[in-house]
Amino acid sequence: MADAALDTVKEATAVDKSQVPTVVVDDVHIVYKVHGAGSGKGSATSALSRIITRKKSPAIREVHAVRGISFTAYKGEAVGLIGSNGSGKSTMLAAIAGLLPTAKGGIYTQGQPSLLGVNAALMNDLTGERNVVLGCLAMGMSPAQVRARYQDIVDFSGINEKGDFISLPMRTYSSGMGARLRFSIAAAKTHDVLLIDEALATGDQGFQQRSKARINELRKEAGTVFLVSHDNNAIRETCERTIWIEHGELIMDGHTDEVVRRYEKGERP
Ligand SMILES: Nc1ncnc2c1ncn2[C@@H]1O[C@H](COP(=O)(O)OP(=O)(O)OP(=O)(O)O)[C@@H](O)[C@H]1O
Repeated sequence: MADAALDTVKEATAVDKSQVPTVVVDDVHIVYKVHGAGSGKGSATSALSRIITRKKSPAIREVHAVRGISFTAYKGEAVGLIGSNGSGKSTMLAAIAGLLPTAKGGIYTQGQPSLLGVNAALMNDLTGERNVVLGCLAMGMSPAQVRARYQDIVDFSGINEKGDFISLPMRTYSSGMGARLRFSIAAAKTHDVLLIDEALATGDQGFQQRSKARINELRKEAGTVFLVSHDNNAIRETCERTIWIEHGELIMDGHTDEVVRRYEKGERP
């Protein structure tokens, strides 16, 4: 082979050593099993006959939410996930967080990814204050670190802007206030991989600005951030790379401007 051609091949196959992979998603399939969704008869004899014949219960329906998605994310990247309702974005995030098993394929991550979404586990009956402390301890902070960060977290959340709400149980918070507190707790720590599900959509203008700035800081601290959102401007401002998913399949993975432009026009590659 001529030297020039050899060089071209080397260039094309060279691995950029400055890029450290943090999340590798390899041909992942995720299937939800929905119990009680079929039209099978629920009588004892039909159940017994199913056990004996080892037939699958007709009452279980399967939803194939993610169908063979593959991509690699690197340190320092902020990756947007876009797609229409029910396309599989939240499912993909939950799987990266290790909360859902894959039916096929594998997900490999560096460190423990943290999912920061509407379902993040805070205790509704406890006060905001207790939730801040417990949330921080659960993320591995020491009591001294929690004490040091506590006021910053409360100030960042803006929960106390309109009165002393932090000492009230979380069940008295509006959904936006709850989401802000969750984001503030999770964002207090540097994460290897931070997964954000629509967090920026809630909260007012001021909070959205603060959270965008914090996401950028987290990226600089060398973590990887994934953001699921229907707010294309938030994706544009926060992520340089975007993955477009439809019907559980990857439609496009590339530079945010190009992917969002095509998504908005419904122009599949
Ligand atoms: N717990 C569940 N049990 C069964 N099916 C589910 C469950 N959660 C999601 N699904 C299904 O999986 C598919 C993908 O849902 P998912 O929530 O991941 O979509 P999404 O892209 O995040 O949607 P949205 O933009 O509306 O939040 C949908 O068909 C949905 O009905």
